Amino acid sequence: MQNLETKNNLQDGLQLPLMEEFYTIQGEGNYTGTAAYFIRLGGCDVGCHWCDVKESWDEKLHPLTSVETIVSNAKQNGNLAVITGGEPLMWNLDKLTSALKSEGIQTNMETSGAYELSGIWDWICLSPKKTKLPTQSVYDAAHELKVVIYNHNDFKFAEEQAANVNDKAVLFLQPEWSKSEEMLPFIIEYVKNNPKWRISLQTHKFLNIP
Ligand SMILES: C[S@@+](CC[C@H](N)C(=O)[O-])C[C@H]1O[C@@H](n2cnc3c(N)ncnc32)[C@H](O)[C@@H]1O
Ligand SMILES: Nc1nc2[nH]cc(C(=O)O)c2c(=O)[nH]1
Ligand code: SF4
Ligand SMILES: [Mg+2]
Repeated sequence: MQNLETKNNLQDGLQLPLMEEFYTIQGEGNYTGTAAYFIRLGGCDVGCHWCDVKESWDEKLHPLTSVETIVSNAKQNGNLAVITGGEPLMWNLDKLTSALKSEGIQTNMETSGAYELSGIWDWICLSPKKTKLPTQSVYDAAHELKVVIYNHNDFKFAEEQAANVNDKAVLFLQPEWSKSEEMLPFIIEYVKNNPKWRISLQTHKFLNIP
């Protein structure tokens, strides 16, 4: 069982379950091609059957790490951090993001939006999931909506989500990796017929980088 101090530190966002950190190129969405330091937090209960980081789901497997340590690592690697997971909004991200920003590091996040928003963000990429829909706080704050297309029903889901998000958000359709070959022709036609959408590919997987 967690002791009281650990529980309080988590609640206050002074420590976070850290799965991995790596300096790479943002592969997806609006910032594709941009150097970014990825901070992947453990823990997710959204349960996407096609999730490409299932090892992140069990928060207990990932050591609680102080914000101080995470930020001092980030400082040595460029000027843009992407907080991802797992589902990062399971945690209080106020301390992490304010510490990153006070070091002059841009704060971007990848989230399903399934939990209330915390943190101070330069860019929020919302990738909503049917199994646990986003909270209003994240629909309102999202800069980017990135819907994963696994099958034909997902186009309808994408339109429903676009109607919920604020109207400044940039809209992306991203093929689920294992279905890319099958679904891309339909995604291409869809975007040609509905040009408010753009295509996002997981380019890091083609580049063979993390
Ligand atoms: C692993 S998730 C972590 C952040 C957060 N839990 C979320 O889902 O947005 C990062 C991004 O990868 C996408 N993703 C995960 N598995 C994928 C797959 N098999 N194919 C395409 N995109 C995938 C998610 O939709 C999300 O946009
Ligand atoms: N290069 C690279 N770009 C990414 N964009 C979103 C990712 C994620 O897993 O959140 C990701 C990732 O894991 N690697
Ligand atoms: S919400 Fe994100 S981390 Fe969680 S299962 Fe879905 S894709 Fe994976
Ligand atoms: Mg990934």
